[in-house]
Amino acid sequence: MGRGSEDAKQAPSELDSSKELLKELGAIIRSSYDGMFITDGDGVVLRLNDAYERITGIKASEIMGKNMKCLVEAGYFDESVTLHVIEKRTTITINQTVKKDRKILVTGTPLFDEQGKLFRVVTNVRDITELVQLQNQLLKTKAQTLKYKTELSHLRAMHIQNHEMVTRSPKMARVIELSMKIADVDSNVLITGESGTGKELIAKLIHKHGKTTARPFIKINCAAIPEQLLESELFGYEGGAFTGAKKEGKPGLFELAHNGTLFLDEVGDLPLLLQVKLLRAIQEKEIMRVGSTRSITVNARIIAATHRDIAKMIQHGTFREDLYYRLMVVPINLPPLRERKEDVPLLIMHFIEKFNKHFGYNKRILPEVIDKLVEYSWPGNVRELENVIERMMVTAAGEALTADLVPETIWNKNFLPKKGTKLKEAVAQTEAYLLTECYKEYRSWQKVAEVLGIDRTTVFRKAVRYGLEKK
Ligand SMILES: Nc1ncnc2c1ncn2[C@@H]1O[C@H](COP(=O)(O)OP(=O)(O)OP(=O)(O)O)[C@@H](O)[C@H]1O
Repeated sequence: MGRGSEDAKQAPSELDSSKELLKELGAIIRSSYDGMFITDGDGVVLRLNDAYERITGIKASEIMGKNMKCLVEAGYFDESVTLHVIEKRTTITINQTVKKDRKILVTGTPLFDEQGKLFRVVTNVRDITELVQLQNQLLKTKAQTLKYKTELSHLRAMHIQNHEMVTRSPKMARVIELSMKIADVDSNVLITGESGTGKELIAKLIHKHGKTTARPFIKINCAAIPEQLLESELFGYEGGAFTGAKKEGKPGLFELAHNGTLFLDEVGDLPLLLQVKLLRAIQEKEIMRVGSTRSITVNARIIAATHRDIAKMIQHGTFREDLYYRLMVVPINLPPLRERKEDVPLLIMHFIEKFNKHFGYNKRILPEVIDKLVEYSWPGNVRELENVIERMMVTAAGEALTADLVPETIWNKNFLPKKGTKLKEAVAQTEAYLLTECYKEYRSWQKVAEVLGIDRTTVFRKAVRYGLEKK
């Protein structure tokens, strides 16, 4: 009896707190900035807030108590997330467009009772029109930035073509663009390509457009210096390190290139012993002068170049694989001139202008001569072309560079000196012809020397004399 009256006393307060809770919930739903929309388990609309009306433009009075299926059929919605949730019994999010152009993000969540029966679907609606607009704007801006970047690097490349490197070849344009891109970082670069293709020019370009441009650009031709001297040239020596050494010692090129660029030309010709030392210098950023036990810190960007097939040299054990990977962080390959014939006329005009200025001439070339020069395969690449143009210009009697000035080796596959040529000149022409033809086949002066049965230094000297190799 006493207990019954206690229950009766408690009942109104539980009811009160439930009422209080309901009021609170109603206030929360009403005040939500996101739209809220609630149906029962069959999709009958029970409740929606002001934000929902604002976002969708649909009034509560139009849809209250109606089933979502009927509302879709009546054209209020083209798709109903509530119906998807009822079907799939899981939370679902979709994007919708309302009021013609308002983008909304709609998320429906199922609520289950204790028996697992679906009894409510709560839908949250967020107006994301501004967000989508911002996202589109961002995408547009990104695309525009990319376009400007591409245009800028193209313009830079064009500027370089006009001022330093002459080319209209797409392959070379890509090489120049890559060189510009990597100019600012200090990664090592390995430039490969046949002799005379412009490897040194590219190395200078990278240096010139990089952060170290005011710093030294030090070049060493690993093939041109005798092996015994190469080590002291590269790493320097202490006073009295060997007979003939300067008393005060001498810094090596590595030291001189500190904070700048060290250009190792013909790196494929570096003896194995020096490859080890070079690897150590690159890895540890330290060198030791010949005859010294003291380490010196050096910080130089290495740009190496070679016309040799280093991968083959690694197979034959004449080039260290670890050094190769240290050098070719950025590999750049220059195509031979015969693979970019479109550059030949441009280069011809460039060199004619250069030598006209240099010699104070006013010479010009006939179009049919340009055609003939384009046909030729240029085994010595741009350097050979430059030498041929110079030779034609200095030997031309008048102002026109005519067909008879084109060297016989270019005209004629079965070359023979012309009748009446002085013997000395005929010998020179024959030598130049043999060297050119042989080099075209083997692409190595060492091999040419073997095939022609003379020593390497003689071949090299003759190649320089005939403009097939640089001095
Ligand atoms: N695209 C170019 N425009 C103008 N001049 C060029 C171009 N390419 C090469 N040259 C000129 O051709 C000559 C040879 O170029 P460079 O010395 O850079 O070639 P290389 O590949 O380093 O040769 P090697 O392998 O024999 O050392 C140079 O006089 C250079 O100025």
